[in-house]
Amino acid sequence: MSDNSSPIVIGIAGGTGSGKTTVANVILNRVGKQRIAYLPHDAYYRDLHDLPYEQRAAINFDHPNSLESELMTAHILRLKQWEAVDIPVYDFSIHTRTEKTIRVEPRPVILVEGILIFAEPELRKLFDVKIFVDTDADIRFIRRLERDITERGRTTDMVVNQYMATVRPMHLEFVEPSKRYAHVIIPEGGLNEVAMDMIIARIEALLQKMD
Ligand SMILES: Nc1ncnc2c1ncn2[C@@H]1O[C@H](COP(=O)(O)OP(=O)(O)O)[C@@H](O)[C@H]1O
Ligand SMILES: Nc1ccn([C@@H]2O[C@H](COP(=O)(O)O)[C@@H](O)[C@H]2O)c(=O)n1
Repeated sequence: MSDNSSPIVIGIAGGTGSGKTTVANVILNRVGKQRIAYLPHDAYYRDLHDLPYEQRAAINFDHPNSLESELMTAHILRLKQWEAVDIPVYDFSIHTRTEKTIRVEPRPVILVEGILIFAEPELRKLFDVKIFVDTDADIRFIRRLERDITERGRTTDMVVNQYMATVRPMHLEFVEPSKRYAHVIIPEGGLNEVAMDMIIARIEALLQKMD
């Protein structure tokens, strides 16, 4: 838990395509980007540039071990000490990190997003507010199919095969059970105005306690 002088840490989890980024964007816009340090867990997929493309493509990216969560944990702890961090930049089309990093400055709110952030005990214990975006699997799959083809350089076959081989089983094993750790479960994600109003009010109240 944060004390009155350290930033508030908010986690947004939920399955692939559930609407996590949409919820994060509502918070960023309504609370104000200038008050938020934003960390997507996706940025912390392990650097696999030493492996050939075919081997990288075969990795189970829905297992907790595919992410360098220990680096994210270290970054959150530094942001809580009001220190800036340089986060990796990941390229989904080639399944590895780029050589670039992005500087994230410390802010009163640290906003963390990812499918597995509540499945990792070391990460989970850092959150003051835990939000789980709950969306039916069929809707999530359709969204993912569209997104992976338009934004992540995938074919329909690649998306379907990956979904059946790893995305779905890992969702059932790790993501769905992590819902039990959430303070709030939001159906409809960022378009659920009632839930978003309540979350924003909570964040504003926590920020006022810091002033
Ligand atoms: N409540 C919603 N209703 C309809 N479409 C939505 C909703 N929430 C998100 N989307 C759309 O679904 C897609 C995936 O949403 P996104 O927030 O990127 O999910 P995630 O970050 O969980 O993978 C995006 O195209 C987004 O615009
Ligand atoms: N090289 C990679 C790395 C990750 N993925 C998939 O990303 C999904 C998580 O991101 P969301 O934005 O959908 O939450 C996860 O389900 C991984 O399968 C990938 O396809 N390739």
